Amino acid sequence: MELDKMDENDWKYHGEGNKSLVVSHVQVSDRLGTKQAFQHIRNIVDYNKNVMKPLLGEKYVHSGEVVKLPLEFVRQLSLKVQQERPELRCDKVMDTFSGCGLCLPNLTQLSPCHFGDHRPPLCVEIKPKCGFLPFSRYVTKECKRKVCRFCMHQHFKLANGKWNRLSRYCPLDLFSGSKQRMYVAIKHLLEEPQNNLKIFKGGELIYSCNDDAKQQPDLNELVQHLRPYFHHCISLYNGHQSSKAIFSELIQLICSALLSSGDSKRSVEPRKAESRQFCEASPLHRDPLRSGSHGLPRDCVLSKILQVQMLDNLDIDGLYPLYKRVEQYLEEFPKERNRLQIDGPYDESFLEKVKTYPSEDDGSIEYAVGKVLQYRIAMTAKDCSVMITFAPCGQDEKIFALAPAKHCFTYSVSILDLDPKPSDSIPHQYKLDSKIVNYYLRSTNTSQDRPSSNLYKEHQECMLLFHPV
Ligand SMILES: O=P(O)(O)O[C@@H]1[C@@H](OP(=O)(O)O)[C@H](OP(=O)(O)O)[C@H](O)[C@H](OP(=O)(O)O)[C@H]1OP(=O)(O)O
Ligand SMILES: Nc1ncnc2c1ncn2[C@@H]1O[C@H](COP(=O)(O)OP(=O)(O)OP(=O)(O)O)[C@@H](O)[C@H]1O
Repeated sequence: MELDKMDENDWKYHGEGNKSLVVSHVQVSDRLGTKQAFQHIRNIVDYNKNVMKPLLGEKYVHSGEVVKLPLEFVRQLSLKVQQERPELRCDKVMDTFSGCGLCLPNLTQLSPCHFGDHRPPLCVEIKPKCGFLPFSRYVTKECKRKVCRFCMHQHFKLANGKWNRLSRYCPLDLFSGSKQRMYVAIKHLLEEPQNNLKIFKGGELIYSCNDDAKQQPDLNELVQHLRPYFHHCISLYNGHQSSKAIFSELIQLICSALLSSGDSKRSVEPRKAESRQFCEASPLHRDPLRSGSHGLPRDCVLSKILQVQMLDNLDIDGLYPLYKRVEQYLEEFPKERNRLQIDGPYDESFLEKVKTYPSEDDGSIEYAVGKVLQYRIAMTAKDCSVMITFAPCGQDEKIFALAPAKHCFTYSVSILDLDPKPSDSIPHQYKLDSKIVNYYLRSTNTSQDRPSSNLYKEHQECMLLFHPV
């Protein structure tokens, strides 16, 4: 031990008696922890590369790589960033002893070859959540077939103080493929971003839910940031009207990116997607717009995410008994855990297992494991985020461009937060699901659904602004 390099942060309180106070060296005692942390990140990378990338598409997923980091660097960094962390996350402490991290491209930026304009790229991050109503025959609570998980969960989150206002966003509108419904869904995300929307400019966060959740984020401030990107709205309209037009342009850009095939190649024929569904709690439910459900273009990012989410075809109600079957089997045969790859490794054979389990429940462990693995993959897709980064470009770059209006933008679409969900989170999911449903039933008995909005009228104005993608 080199005395001049001793650092009090490498030591922690261990215990004390009458005469001695004992401290222990953290690195030594946590050596196993370091190895586990490294394996944990390795698992994330493998899962991204070998499971989520083949399912969601090469172009959307960046698997990243594990990097070793000097402990002193991590320690200094944790002190530096502490003040900027939102209060609601500060109960989590950064692990400064693992000595490793996950290195990813900064998705709020565009690659340098796209820099043809002085204006920094804008990036919109959306966490869309689950975009379909369960269709499993094991679902017993009728309301689960009518009201989506996100909308029901809102009531529970409000009651628990996670948020102070209900979000009017409904994932089923976003995943509908109808530009009108998507427009309204994104508008609702802007009004109440919670943890479902963030906007960055030049890599800096400029719009998200406030740390003080009681305060609504400032849309006027956002519009000031956006003005330089949508000049013609300012010349065509005045004051309030120009702000509305700017938001409308932004929303259309987001819609175009979400419906595009993610790169310059145009997507194939729009198909009628599986999710021609409506949520009864969506503010659009009673509007004439309800009839619009066009399905998602096959290769667009939302279609990819929805297909993976729908691997959950039993719902937690049908999955839980299979999870119990697996648990019981592993109690009897603990060594089977590795062969069945319950919690990895996430190599090619993992995805193979997911694809080749028996199609009918023959009572086998293979069937139960296959469904549990599918469910876990679906959970990842229900909790991932989409990042759309765009920057103005010249007409000559148009081939890569989103051009919903009179502007030309280069863009890229990525999916992030694709961490594997552990199988032991399934009992928690099961309990949470029942709490959410029961709370929703109780709370809406007294307060009924959210008030119907005047959106259709307002939306007819926006509809005039749509252009082909
Ligand atoms: O269960 P949900 O739907 O509440 O999702 C959790 C998210 O809450 P949300 O509803 O999006 O506000 C939750 O989001 P926050 O951290 O609360 O922003 C996490 O993403 C959580 O994932 P993990 O357990 O940290 O891997 C998510 O948990 P998982 O269910 O994906 O494990
Ligand atoms: N590659 C990236 N480029 C730019 N920003 C990123 C990138 N990865 C993550 N972020 C930002 O960091 C935030 C947190 O990352 P991430 O969602 O992966 O964390 P998490 O702890 O897994 O979140 P969750 O609680 O949703 O599970 C993201 O919402 C995004 O704003």
